[in-house]
Amino acid sequence: MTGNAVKVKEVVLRKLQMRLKNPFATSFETMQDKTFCLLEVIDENGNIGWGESVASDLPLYNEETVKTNQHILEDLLIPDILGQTIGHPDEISERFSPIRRNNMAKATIETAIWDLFAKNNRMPLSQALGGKKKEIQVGISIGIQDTTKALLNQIEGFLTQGFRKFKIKIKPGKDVGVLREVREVYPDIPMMADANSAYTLKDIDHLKQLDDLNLMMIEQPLDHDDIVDHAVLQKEIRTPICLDESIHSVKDAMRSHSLGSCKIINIKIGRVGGLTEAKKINDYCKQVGMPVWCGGMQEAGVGRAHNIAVTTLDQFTLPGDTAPSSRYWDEDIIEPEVTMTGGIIQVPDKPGIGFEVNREMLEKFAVYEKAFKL
Ligand SMILES: O=C(O)CCC(=O)C1=CC=C[C@@H](O)[C@@H]1C(=O)O
Ligand SMILES: [Mg+2]
Repeated sequence: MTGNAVKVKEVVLRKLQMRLKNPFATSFETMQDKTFCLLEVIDENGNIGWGESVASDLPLYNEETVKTNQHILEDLLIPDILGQTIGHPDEISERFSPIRRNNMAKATIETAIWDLFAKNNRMPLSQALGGKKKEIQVGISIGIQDTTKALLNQIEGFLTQGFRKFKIKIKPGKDVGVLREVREVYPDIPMMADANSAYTLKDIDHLKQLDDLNLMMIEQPLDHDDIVDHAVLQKEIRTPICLDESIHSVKDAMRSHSLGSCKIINIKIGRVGGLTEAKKINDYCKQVGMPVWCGGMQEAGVGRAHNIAVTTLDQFTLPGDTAPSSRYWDEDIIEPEVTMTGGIIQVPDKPGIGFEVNREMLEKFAVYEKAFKL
């Protein structure tokens, strides 16, 4: 849609530090404290758009960090949009394209501009994006546990809360055996595994054993930057491969589809550089009949709100990782917090992201703040 243009008058970059309720373990790290960039973009009408970066302290998921975000935002992207009139948020990704990658930094501004644009045009962000859903289905991502009993306890609790998909983190030594035990106890739950690149093609025979476990998919079993070996693996296993780390753009989605590297794509707004690119991947995957879903990055409320909005697009047919705020936070930075009933989150109908940022929480969690004015 077209609509009222956005003229950027002021930008405030904050870094927030928040403690997760419980440590979250994957094949590559255990996270307890999260530092991230939060961007406030103010336009000439006094409207405010919010964007949250999903980059973390160390470049373990991808190459970006909080510090590289700060550099790219402060030295390149903020000066580039300050004072500019932006006709439509779709212009932003084009505008930033000379800068290679740094997708999470780019998405921080891009998502804030989308929020601002939707607010300026008095419509929910989901609607501005073209999303139609009024509610979304929600899954849960469960980190690697010390024991299978602990994992089973977690699943039991999350099952009671109504989650619609159970994503279980795996790594060598904590994979087929653990998932088999879970399947014995829960023969029917919608279950998938996420390996975060912990395997190689040498593990084909081992990974083939997953085919007996009726998994919805295995996420990113091989290298973070690979789509060739994944195509080899997908020919050998029946379990659908879902790509996460390897997909940075709609072009990556096209190449992966034509090579047969995956049957499903996990879209993370930050990883693909923003909502415009996420929409393009949605549209392409719809054309070729490939299901997509929204992955999580342990977001605070602003990122969570953007995830809810993107999930309303029509090819997001599988439940995502967007759990309620209480999954990770004792106190979130938005009001109201994201809540869920029976595995369903209601899509807000207020303008923009549909949640207010709680300034008291910003004070509490901010470890850095810098304003950029005209
Ligand atoms: O936000 C959530 O609940 C999902 C968390 C999650 O599974 C991930 C977050 C960040 C990096 C990875 O560990 C992982 C993923 O790869 O999807
Ligand atoms: Mg993943």
